[in-house]
Amino acid sequence: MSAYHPLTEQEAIDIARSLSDFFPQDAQLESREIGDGNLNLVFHISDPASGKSLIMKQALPYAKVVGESWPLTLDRARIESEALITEAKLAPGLVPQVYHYDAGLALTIMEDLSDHVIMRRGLMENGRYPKFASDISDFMAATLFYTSDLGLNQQEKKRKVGQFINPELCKITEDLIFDDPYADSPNNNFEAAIADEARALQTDAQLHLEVALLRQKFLTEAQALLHGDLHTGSIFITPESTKVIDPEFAFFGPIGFDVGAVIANFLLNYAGQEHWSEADAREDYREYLLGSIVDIWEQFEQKFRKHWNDYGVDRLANSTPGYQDIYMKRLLQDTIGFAGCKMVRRIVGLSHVADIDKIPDDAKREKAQRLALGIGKSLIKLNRHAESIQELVNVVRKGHGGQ
Ligand SMILES: Nc1ncnc2c1ncn2[C@@H]1O[C@H](COP(=O)(O)OP(=O)(O)O)[C@@H](O)[C@H]1O
Ligand SMILES: CSC[C@H]1O[C@H](OP(=O)(O)O)[C@H](O)[C@@H]1O
Repeated sequence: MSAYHPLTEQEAIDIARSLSDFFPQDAQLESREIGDGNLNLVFHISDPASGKSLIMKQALPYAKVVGESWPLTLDRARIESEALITEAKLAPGLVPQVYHYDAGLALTIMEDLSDHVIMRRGLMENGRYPKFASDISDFMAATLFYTSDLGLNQQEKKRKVGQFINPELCKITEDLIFDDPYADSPNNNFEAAIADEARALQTDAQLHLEVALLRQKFLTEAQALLHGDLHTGSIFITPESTKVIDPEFAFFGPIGFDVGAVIANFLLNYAGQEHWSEADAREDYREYLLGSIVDIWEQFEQKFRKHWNDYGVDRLANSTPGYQDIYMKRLLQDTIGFAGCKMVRRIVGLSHVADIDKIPDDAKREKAQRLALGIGKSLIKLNRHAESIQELVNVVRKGHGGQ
């Protein structure tokens, strides 16, 4: 096992050469560090002559976005590679193939997906992805059902809970999503123009109660193996293909946290559509985003129920009339609540999204931020009362004057 140190581009080439048979012996390899995320190094290694390439992702011992003052476990690289391998078995074709994992270097070597685009970028360019709702619902229904007590032997599940204990990464979520945005925290990051909204978040008692209840679920409900950070920056996409990357936040948590993450990031893009000058184009794309959200939820629910009906392992859960309907309604409610939390954190918390931050016009950016916050807060307040996904759609439409 190699001793840990952050790799240089040249060292990444040397490691790539040592992988038996991947590149031709005499290949003239090129190496580029392309990491644009908050946490890790990512090297793209290619052989222009053969057209072959791979990705090396290496954890740093701190959070890159903040610096060495925020130490972070290297074990997240193990969690990520083991989660990718688990997901590949349950949802074949929907994650990059892992070629090799080096525990000493906290390094995962995997399939290069550069022929795809990061979905956040795709949505910012108003791309449409006809297979996405089907693919992401396949991914979520399979990975979440077959790692839950409904679809996995319960002794085996408890062993897997141990495998995916991920306290430091969970702590980031507990603080950045469920705590900081509702307090006067030094981690927060918002524009002066919306300081009134940020302050209001700190004193909204109804909101605090709902967030505390959602946080409690995140802390205690080991329902299934989550991806844990399923935003549109963790999804590579083309019109024909979907690949989910970056599960370093994986742990056993509440299912709605993953489904809510996807929906929240569609809604953040929805709010970010403010930058479009032509109202017709903007509203047309917003309808596409809302329609996709409904498709994602409905297909997820239908597929999750089918896995359950066909392969459920829990006698009581399988045979008790009414149990499945109550379970699915709670999943919907959790999804809506977590989606709201994930929207709020991206406007006032430490880490933002380009869909909104990159809007160049100050007034339009402020409008988008206020819209996202308004929708986020309404979803959090709706969560325990929701009966159908249509109520989420109604909240969103109402959020910008029912246009
Ligand atoms: N398998 C891959 N194929 C191609 N590019 C990748 C791959 N994995 C990551 N990347 C690139 O590296 C960037 C950061 O990767 P990510 O896993 O999101 O890192 P972080 O955990 O630091 O957020 C992605 O936005 C993408 O551009
Ligand atoms: C200090 S980490 C902030 C933020 O970054 C992670 O996202 P990513 O690794 O995809 O860039 C995660 O969402 C964390 O909450």
